[in-house]
Amino acid sequence: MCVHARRGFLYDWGLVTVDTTVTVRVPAKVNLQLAVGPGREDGFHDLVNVFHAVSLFDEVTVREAGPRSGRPDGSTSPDGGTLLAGLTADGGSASHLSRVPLDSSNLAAGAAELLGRETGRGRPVRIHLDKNIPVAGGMAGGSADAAAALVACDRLWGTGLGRGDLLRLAAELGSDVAFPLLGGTAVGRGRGEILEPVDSPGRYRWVFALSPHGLSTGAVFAEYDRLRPDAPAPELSTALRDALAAADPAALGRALANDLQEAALSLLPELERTLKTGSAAGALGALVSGSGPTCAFLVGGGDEDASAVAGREAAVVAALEASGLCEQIVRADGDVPGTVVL
Ligand SMILES: C[C@](O)(CO)[C@H](O)COP(=O)(O)OP(=O)(O)OC[C@H]1O[C@@H](n2ccc(N)nc2=O)[C@H](O)[C@@H]1O
Ligand SMILES: Nc1ncnc2c1ncn2[C@@H]1O[C@H](COP(=O)(O)OP(=O)(O)OP(=O)(O)O)[C@@H](O)[C@H]1O
Repeated sequence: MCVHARRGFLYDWGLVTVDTTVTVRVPAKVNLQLAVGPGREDGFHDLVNVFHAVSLFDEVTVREAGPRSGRPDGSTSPDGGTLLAGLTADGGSASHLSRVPLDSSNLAAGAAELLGRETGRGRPVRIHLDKNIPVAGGMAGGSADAAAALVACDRLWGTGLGRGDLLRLAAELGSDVAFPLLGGTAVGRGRGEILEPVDSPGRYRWVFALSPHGLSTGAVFAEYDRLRPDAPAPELSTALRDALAAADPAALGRALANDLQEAALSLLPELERTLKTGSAAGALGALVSGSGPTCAFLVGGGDEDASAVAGREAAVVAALEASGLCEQIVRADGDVPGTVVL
């Protein structure tokens, strides 16, 4: 977690110095293993979800927007109104940005509302998103922004919640929201929110192929149910766990697995060509990230020679560029830490 706090005087009646602007940097994720069990009664699926945080970051800035009318201290009642005074976004491509909602349906706004409601100490805020994580790309961009907004508002409002409370609120907001608070590499169970760090001493190099299209997470899970009506209970892959513990990139490449991949390919068949292109160019492993459509290629890591990794990376990037299938190609390292206040 990286949080950036600027200090200043709080409005004209106060002499107390407080943070009036806080920026939090938050990473994207790729799923090294996504094992999906049968559908549950609540509409979710039990998962074994190995999250891996990568160096592709959004930055979320929250600013005090002034006191709420009628409450001199600017605080909000637990059931009271919206705290969102404005939301802006920039960064990334225009087509990605156009899919980011700028109203209270934004997950970052939802996080601010939830924290304000839970603590009774919320104040109106303006939120700015600097987006580099692909939107609706299976890299948990909206969830990352929600996690960052929780941390930023906690700092801005001085609510001082501990990690346990933040993780609990994150899990209420979505299945992927808790992980960016931790970062690193962790296995998520339940619907993905019950987290346990995984022993992973290695550092890996990744290439991501971004699609011009988005995929709805719910639609991909529904397609999974259609294709796999008898899904077994999910289990952690021992091959993956051993590869991570040994920091063995070739073994990790072979162990990458995503049960949602077949469903994502069924909804967006061109992804198969993207995966084959990167694999044929020498990637150690290739898979759809989460619910897609971003495709992830492992190009090296561990104690491999840096020039060998760079050569593989260049070959994969060149092949993907030549294919004309991708909107954008980005390179990143993993794992990296979770949210940081800048
Ligand atoms: C595919 C992953 O990105 C892998 O990390 C996550 O499981 C999805 O996490 P998310 O985007 O935070 O998803 P949520 O906002 O919690 O749920 C969106 C929708 O995805 C489906 N969903 C999500 C998580 C889960 N364990 N089972 C599900 O069936 C449900 O239809 C749900 O209505
Ligand atoms: N802060 C946000 N950033 C991006 N999208 C958001 C945000 N808040 C709400 N959304 C909505 O959520 C949808 C999914 O966006 P998101 O980028 O989180 O998808 P994703 O990366 O596929 O998610 P996941 O990997 O967690 O399934 C978007 O299409 C958009 O309408």
